[in-house]
Amino acid sequence: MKLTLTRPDDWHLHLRDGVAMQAVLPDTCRQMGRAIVMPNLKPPVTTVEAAAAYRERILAARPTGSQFEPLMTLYLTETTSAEEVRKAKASGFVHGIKLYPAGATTNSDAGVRDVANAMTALEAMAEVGMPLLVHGEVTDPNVDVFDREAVFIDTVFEPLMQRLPQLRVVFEHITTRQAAEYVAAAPANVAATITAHHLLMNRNALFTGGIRPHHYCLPVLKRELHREALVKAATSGSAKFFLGTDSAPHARHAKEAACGCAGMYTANAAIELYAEAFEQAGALDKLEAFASFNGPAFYGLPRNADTITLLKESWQVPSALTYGEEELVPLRAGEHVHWRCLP
Ligand SMILES: NC(=O)N[C@@H](CC(=O)O)C(=O)O
Ligand SMILES: [Zn+2]
Ligand SMILES: [Zn+2]
Repeated sequence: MKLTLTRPDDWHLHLRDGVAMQAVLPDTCRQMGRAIVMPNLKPPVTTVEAAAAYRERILAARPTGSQFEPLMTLYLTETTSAEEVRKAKASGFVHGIKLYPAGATTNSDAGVRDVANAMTALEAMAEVGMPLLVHGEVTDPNVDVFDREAVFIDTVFEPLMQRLPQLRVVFEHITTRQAAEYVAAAPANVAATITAHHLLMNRNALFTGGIRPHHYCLPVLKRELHREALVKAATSGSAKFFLGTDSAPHARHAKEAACGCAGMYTANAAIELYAEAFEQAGALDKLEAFASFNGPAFYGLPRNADTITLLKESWQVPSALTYGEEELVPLRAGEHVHWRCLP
């Protein structure tokens, strides 16, 4: 079986920086026309100036001949000014501003403790039509880690939408039935990205035969009923849901540790993993809109003009990839993926 799709884009990607970025970037360039590049570097990308410099480093690291276009984002802090938001809009290369609740995930310490403290920037974003990209989990350590997304909807997301109903928002890497249903029922200015790993795995994958650090990411994998709700949303044909891998590389030693980092690396097999999930759901005919149409429509960008071809053919994922001086263990390392994207 062969599948030809309009070239997809990745609407949620971590490229890191320096040698790590140079190691992972070619994987994304092979498949994706564009990617929304997350700003959680050390230090975070909080200004248009920093985003411009980061963008240049990415462009310079592209493989020869690659037309890949990085779509930059800023990291929202409690001191982000309305002026910086307007500057971002005017730049033409900043496509979103990312809300990390402080402490919620990797490099989120400089994020927002209380959304009320970021209102100046948020109001300016609503005014100029700059999308807010949200890591939607509360950080209260008293809230069960599996409930943090659902609690975020009621305590942060919905109050924000009440206050700024016209704000364009992408609920990033949704993992629960509650989030899928919330986004499906929301107005057209609210959308969501869904990762391949949350479509393919439930929380049992964290403990199959022992603890599996390479299956740990945030928001953490959830129960089967949530996975099923995500599959339903992704394959529903609704334009509110689109592809965002959240491919998040961490060196092997940082994952295989007493306190391992959150994030799965999937960029090397991104579209193939999504094809598996859509095929399992009997919905391969819905893959192209999810991967290649809905994202550009939300972000007000044209669809990619060229195509990619997928073959129904198994291949073995390498047990590790090089990651600068380190090793990177991709999802399915040493195991098989059942679709293959032609080079
Ligand atoms: N998803 C993850 O588990 N990790 C991401 C951060 C994020 O997207 O929350 C990372 O930067 O490593
Ligand atoms: Zn996140
Ligand atoms: Zn992410």
